[in-house]
Amino acid sequence: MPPPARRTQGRGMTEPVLATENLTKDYGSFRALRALTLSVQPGEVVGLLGPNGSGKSTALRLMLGFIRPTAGRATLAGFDCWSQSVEARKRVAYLPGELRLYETMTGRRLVSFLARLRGDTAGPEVEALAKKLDIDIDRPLTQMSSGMKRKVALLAVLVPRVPLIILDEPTNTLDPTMRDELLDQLKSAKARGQAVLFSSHVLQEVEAVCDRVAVLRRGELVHVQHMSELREGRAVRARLTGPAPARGPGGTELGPDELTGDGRLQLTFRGPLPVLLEWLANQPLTDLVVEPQGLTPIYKKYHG
Ligand SMILES: Nc1ncnc2c1ncn2[C@@H]1O[C@H](COP(=O)(O)OP(=O)(O)OP(=O)(O)O)[C@@H](O)[C@H]1O
Repeated sequence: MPPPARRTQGRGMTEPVLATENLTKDYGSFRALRALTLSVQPGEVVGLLGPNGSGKSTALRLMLGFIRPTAGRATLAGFDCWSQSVEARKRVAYLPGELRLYETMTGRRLVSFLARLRGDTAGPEVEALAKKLDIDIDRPLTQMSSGMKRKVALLAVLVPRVPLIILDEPTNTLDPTMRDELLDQLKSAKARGQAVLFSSHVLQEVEAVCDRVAVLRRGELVHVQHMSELREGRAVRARLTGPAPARGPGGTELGPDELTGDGRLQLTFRGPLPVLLEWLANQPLTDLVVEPQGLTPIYKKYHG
């Protein structure tokens, strides 16, 4: 088993599990990824967001050493993902977007085969996890539905205690119960100190589980968001029947973006809830939604 992430001498700071520096990939004359600089710390869950073709899979494939960077580099636990790919790959478990499994094996054999490739053995946790994911791992993969195969692949990724788990759109094709189970498993991995990097199109699941989110647009990193900052905020949407309020909650100015002419109000509030509630109680409301501030406005800013 690879050693846990080393501590940087003297400073008490932990070295990143994964670090990319100006990571760039061209396919012919097309630049699919442009100078990506991003790091992931042990125990951190990072989401990679972006529409189809924004470069998410390219970034992940570079980190796994499957393709060679045109410029820049990625390191995993200090090992270069391309030139030291054997060492780097021992420290990562990967769920690809499109599965290519060894169809003649049973789920159990596949999991132990993948563990052996890593110089590891699959322990008793396989049984417990198979039960949670509701799969019969003694069935040959050929006899499984595509959702079941996906779950076997997830099992293979969640069993090894590697420093980093990379998943390319992991909840794709999972039913809602299994999606929640997977998100719980990612939280458990984080609690064990494993880092997780996953790509997704589903903002809610990224909000639910990530510490940080990186937004890609046409191969470029355009925004990095710490989710803790968002969790402090509340999005307020309301409809008013009477005159518009002169000021917002806590006496703040209300701008034209917050108060539209047709009596609709939308604002983000950061502060004690009683202040918001007292202010709302004094408004001529006909409709009201208060919810945690999510990623949607941020995502829409770049991909509206
Ligand atoms: N092998 C390849 N040869 C040429 N172009 C490629 C290759 N792989 C990817 N691309 C292009 O690079 C860009 C980024 O693709 P990538 O698969 O990284 O996007 P993505 O964000 O993962 O998309 P999706 O959400 O659809 O999976 C796209 O324009 C794609 O067409």
